[in-house]
Amino acid sequence: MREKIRNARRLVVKVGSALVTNNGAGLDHAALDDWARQIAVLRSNGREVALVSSGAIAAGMQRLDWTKRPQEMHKLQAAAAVGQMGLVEAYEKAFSRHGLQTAQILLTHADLANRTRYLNARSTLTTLLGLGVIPIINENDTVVTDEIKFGDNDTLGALVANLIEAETLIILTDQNGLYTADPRKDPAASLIGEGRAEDPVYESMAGGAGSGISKGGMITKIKAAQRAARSGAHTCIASGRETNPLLRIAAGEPVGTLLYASSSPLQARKQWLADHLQLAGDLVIDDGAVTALKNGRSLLPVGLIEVRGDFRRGAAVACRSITGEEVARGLVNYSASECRRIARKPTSEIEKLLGYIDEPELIHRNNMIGR
Ligand SMILES: Nc1ncnc2c1ncn2[C@@H]1O[C@H](COP(=O)(O)OP(=O)(O)O)[C@@H](O)[C@H]1O
Ligand SMILES: N[C@@H](CCC(=O)OP(=O)(O)O)C(=O)O
Repeated sequence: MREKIRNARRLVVKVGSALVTNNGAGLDHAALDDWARQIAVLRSNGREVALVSSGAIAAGMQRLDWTKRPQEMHKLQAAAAVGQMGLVEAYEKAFSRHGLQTAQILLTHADLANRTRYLNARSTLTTLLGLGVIPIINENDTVVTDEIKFGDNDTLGALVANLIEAETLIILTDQNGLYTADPRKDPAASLIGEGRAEDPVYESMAGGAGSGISKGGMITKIKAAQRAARSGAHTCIASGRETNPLLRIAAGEPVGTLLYASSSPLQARKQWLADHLQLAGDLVIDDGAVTALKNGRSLLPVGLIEVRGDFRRGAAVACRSITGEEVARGLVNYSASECRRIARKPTSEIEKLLGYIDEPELIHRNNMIGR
């Protein structure tokens, strides 16, 4: 199974508060520098990496001179806002030593549940990765509090893996991986090498958080691995304090616990599309576009003849031939009124007609399933 990780082209790395902050004593700059160095090596080997990092609250507490984590949500949110500055500043410095640019992305779960926002986040992230920039992702703690309460950055890691169709999610924490029981409480607990992410046995082994600064514990990591597996990504849970954990995991070495997925991201995505699509409208397309779609290509505006229904960017629509046969269905990149304005036009004219361009395709082939 480990060779699957060796072949992963796109990876999401999640580092938890327990590591980033060295148990609450401000940011562990040496650790951040070390992950940046490893990620730079991965990038130079042609891997694309997005980094989900916790630690804003702990960094903020230090900047504000607070020695005890406050109970009040608004104080935690304020600390996160202050600390996020220090966090991204530290990553920017660490990555710039390797000639890499960074970008700050703050997301909420609700953003990713909304189709339009999901597509927007997806195109921003994939564009950044294409530009060779390292996205540094955290929750937007100013507008939501669930993640602060439950320490759910693990879930955010899985959502990001789904968003960018990563093949692998690496969760670095302060333990060597998943043990048969919480090793802080049970010294006889043994490390799990690998297993199927969906296997229910792992949930019963996972306990809560180990340190005062962290919240989620192992259970949120197992749930994240299950979620990642549903979108076709394998999850590796390992210690961030090992030597070169990221390089060794990415090389397929047996480090930490591998919870593997049974399908690839593309298969999983198409399955999700097949199970969930509720159609919001129809795109009637010409014969050339019908042939292109049957050959597994994306739908371009030039092949669009007529738009039926009223829908937003990100809605599910059917693509029909002029005789009414449904050829494919998928998530459309433009609203119904925008589709009407760019119908029959070459992609090069989208910007002139709309004043901006979201994507060159009306429906990308990865967001489409044939009938
Ligand atoms: N079965 C288990 N195997 C390993 N660690 C576990 C297990 N159950 C609970 N834990 C605890 O989970 C902690 C890691 O989660 P957490 O403290 O939330 O870290 P992070 O900030 O990295 O998300 C460990 O320090 C450990 O005490
Ligand atoms: N988003 C917040 C908290 C998230 C959190 O606790 O996550 P984690 O430590 O990974 O379980 C922060 O950056 O401090």
